[in-house]
Amino acid sequence: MVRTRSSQIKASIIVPTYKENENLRSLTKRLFQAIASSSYSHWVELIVVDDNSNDGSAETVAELQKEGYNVRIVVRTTERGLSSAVVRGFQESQGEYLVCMDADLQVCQPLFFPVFLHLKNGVDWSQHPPECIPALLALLDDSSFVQATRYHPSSRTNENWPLYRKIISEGARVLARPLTSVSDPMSGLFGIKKEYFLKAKDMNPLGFKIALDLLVKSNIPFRAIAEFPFDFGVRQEGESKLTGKVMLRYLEQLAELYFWKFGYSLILFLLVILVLVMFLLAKIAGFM
Ligand SMILES: Nc1nc2c(ncn2[C@@H]2O[C@H](COP(=O)(O)OP(=O)(O)O[C@H]3O[C@H](CO)[C@@H](O)[C@H](O)[C@@H]3O)[C@@H](O)[C@H]2O)c(=O)[nH]1
Ligand SMILES: [Mg+2]
Repeated sequence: MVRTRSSQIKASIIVPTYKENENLRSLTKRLFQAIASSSYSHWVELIVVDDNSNDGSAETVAELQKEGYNVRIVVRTTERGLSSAVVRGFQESQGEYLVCMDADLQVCQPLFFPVFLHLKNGVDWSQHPPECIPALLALLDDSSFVQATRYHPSSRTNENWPLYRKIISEGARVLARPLTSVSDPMSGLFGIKKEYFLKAKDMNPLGFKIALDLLVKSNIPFRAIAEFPFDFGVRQEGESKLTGKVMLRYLEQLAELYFWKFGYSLILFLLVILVLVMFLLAKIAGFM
């Protein structure tokens, strides 16, 4: 187990949580075990940002602290939401490298680095494995943003991930295409250098897609972005919080980002083109 020298934190791992108590112990142990053998062994802190789950998460973190893990929990009682929780964690962080990761331990398999597989029931699908964090941190040495992607030719998605989730994910990705050329801005596993987080202007963290917000608003040059292939599994314990409301929030977020990036004139121009195309189609179809 790793005892971190908290005065010298280099990387902060931020985990937003809502009712994830059953995953916290395993997540913390696996993370610190993974970094123990890396060059970051004494320089990592784990910050859990919990939205008042009241499920024993705070107690679990207190126990883990007693055991010597450099983990702390921020419990929010007046705010709710994945993205704003991540922003809060970033604000609380001491590290120069910031990583965001889900608590439910999804599969991640770095391409150019040793592959770590957590074997469960003999199947080589684990979840966002903390084992890939050292590789992700290593990529941040030479990049300003590292995005874990499910859409690299070498990435795989677990066959148990429901078809409707695949369709939603693909649709969400297409809609974000004009905003960023990153292949999977939807992924909840990414790293950013703190200086770029601090540069991000007008952050309005709605819903789930905090990486997309940061990619658009921090003005990171494309060449400073690295992609990190990973295999996407199903969650280990508990339930997904991706609801219809979260999807609506995403559309709201997209509208805000489109306006932010392109301004009203381009949106107006596209609307005019759309009306013209519809007019033309109606004419061809003989309605006019
Ligand atoms: N603090 C806080 N945390 C939250 C909230 N809602 C969800 N979380 C936490 O955010 C993480 C992701 O939530 P899931 O419920 O596991 O989401 P998902 O459906 O698996 O979607 C995730 O994976 C997608 C694909 O990579 C991502 O697109 C999405 O952003 C998210 O990371 C989990 O650690 C969960 O506890 C909230 O309102 N508040
Ligand atoms: Mg999940």
